[in-house]
Amino acid sequence: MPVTDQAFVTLGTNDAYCHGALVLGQSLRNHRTSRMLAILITPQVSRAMRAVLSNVFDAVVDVDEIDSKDVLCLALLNRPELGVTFTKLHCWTLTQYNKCVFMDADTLVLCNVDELFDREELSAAPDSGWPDCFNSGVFVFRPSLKTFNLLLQFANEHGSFDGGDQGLLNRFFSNWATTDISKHLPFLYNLSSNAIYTYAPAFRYFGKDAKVVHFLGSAKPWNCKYNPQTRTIVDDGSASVSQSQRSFLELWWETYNSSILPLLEKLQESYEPELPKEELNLSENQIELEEEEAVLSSNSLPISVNTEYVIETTVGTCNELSANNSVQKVEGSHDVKVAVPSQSSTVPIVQTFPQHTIEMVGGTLYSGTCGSEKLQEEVTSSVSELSTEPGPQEPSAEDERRKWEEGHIDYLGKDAFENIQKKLDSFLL
Ligand SMILES: O=c1ccn([C@@H]2O[C@H](COP(=O)(O)OP(=O)(O)O[C@H]3O[C@H](CO)[C@@H](O)[C@H](O)[C@H]3O)[C@@H](O)[C@H]2O)c(=O)[nH]1
Ligand SMILES: [Mn+2]
Repeated sequence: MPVTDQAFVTLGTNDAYCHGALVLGQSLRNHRTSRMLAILITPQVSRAMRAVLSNVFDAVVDVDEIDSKDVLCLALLNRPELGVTFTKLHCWTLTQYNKCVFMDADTLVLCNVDELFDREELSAAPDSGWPDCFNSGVFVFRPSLKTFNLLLQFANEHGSFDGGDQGLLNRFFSNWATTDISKHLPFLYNLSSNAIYTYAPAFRYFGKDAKVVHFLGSAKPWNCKYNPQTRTIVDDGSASVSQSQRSFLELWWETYNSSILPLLEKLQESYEPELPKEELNLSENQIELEEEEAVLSSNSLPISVNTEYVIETTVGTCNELSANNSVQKVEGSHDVKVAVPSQSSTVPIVQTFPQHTIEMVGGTLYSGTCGSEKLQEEVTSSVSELSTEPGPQEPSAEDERRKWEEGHIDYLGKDAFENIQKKLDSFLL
C-alpha cells in the first residue's frame, strides 16, 4: 500500500542536476518504494524538464532559490557552485508529509531503503571526509515550518562553515555526533564513491551490502562518457576510475538509458512537429558530430542530448567566479558580500544580513503540465546549457582536486606545503 504522508525528497536547481534526480527517482521506483517521490525545483529548470520530472515524481514543487553566496568558504571546499545547496532547506516546508528522507540528486539506491522511515530527525550517515560530521546527501527529517524558519535564522546569524548546506546543518543539529547512536545511519546508506578508493579493503569487505551510492564531488555521472552499445563508461583519460566506481557509474547510466531516455524520446516525439530540426536541440558542435557519426542522431534529444557520450555541463571555477562577479569586502573574516548575477530569468530579491547574504528568487507551486508555447525557446536554452563546449585544456580545479583526492600530490611543486599555507592564509586572513 502506498504511504502518502511520507516521501523521498530531492532537489534540482538546473536541468543537469535534474538528470541525476530522474535516475534517483527511477531507482527508488525500480526497488518498489511504497513512499511518495517529491522534487524541489527552482525557476531555472526548463519547462520541458518539468514535464519529464512529473512522469517520475509524484510532486514537483517550485521553490525559491537560496544561495549562501559564501565565496570564501566555498573556495576552501573547492566547490564554488554549491552555495545554491542552501535551497535544500526548503525540504522542511513540505508539511504535507509527516516524515521524509532527503536524498541528493547524485545518489542512487541499490535496493529498497524504506526502512529509513523508521528513523527520527535528524538521522544521517557519517561524512567520509570528517566522520564527526554527517553527510547531508541522505538524511531523515520531519517537515516543519518552525524548523525551516529556525534554519534560515541560523543561516543568517552563523552562515555555514563550508558555504553549503552540510556545514550549516551540522552546526544546527550539532549533537548528532555524540548524543543518539540511532541517528547514525550506517555508511552503507550513503556510500560516497570516493571511499571506494580511499579505503579499498573496507569497500571490498563491506561494499556488497551497500544500499545507496553517492557520487559526491565535482565529477558527476552525467558528466561521464558512456557508450550504450558496449554499456561501458568511456575512459577519457582525465580521471582514473576504479572498477567498482565504474560499476556504479554504469548502473547509473543503465538506469538512465533504459528508463529515462525513453521518457525524453517520448517528449521529443510529442513536440517534434513543432520543432524544426535546426532549432530542436543540437548545438553546432553536435551537428558536426551528427554528420560524422550517424548513430548520434537517434539520440539527439531535447534535454538529454548526445547521450552516447556525455551530458555536459560547465561548472565555474573559483577564478571564473571572482572574475565575473563583483566582490565587496566587508569587515571580519566571514563578512563578505558578493553580488552574483542571478542565473534565473526572475529578478532576484537579495536579502542582506549582517554577516551573510542569502539570495532568494521568487517561485510558485508548479502545476505539472507542459505548455507548448514557450517550450521551443526553453528547450533550446536548456540544451545549450547542457551541451556546452569541451572543458579547458589546462587542468581544471576539479581535475586538480580529483588528483589530490586520489593521492597524486605534487609535494615538491604546486602542492608544496608553503603554497598550501599561502592559499589557506589568503582565505583566512
Ligand atoms: O547547482 C546545483 C548544485 C547542487 N544541487 C543539489 O544539491 C545537492 C548537493 O550538491 P552536490 O553537488 O551533490 O554536492 P556533493 O558533491 O554531494 O557535496 C557535499 O557538499 C554539499 C554542500 O554542503 C552537500 O549538499 C552534499 O550533500 C555533500 O555531499 C545535489 O545533489 C542537488 O540535489 C543542485 O540542484 N544544483
Ligand atoms: Mn551529492
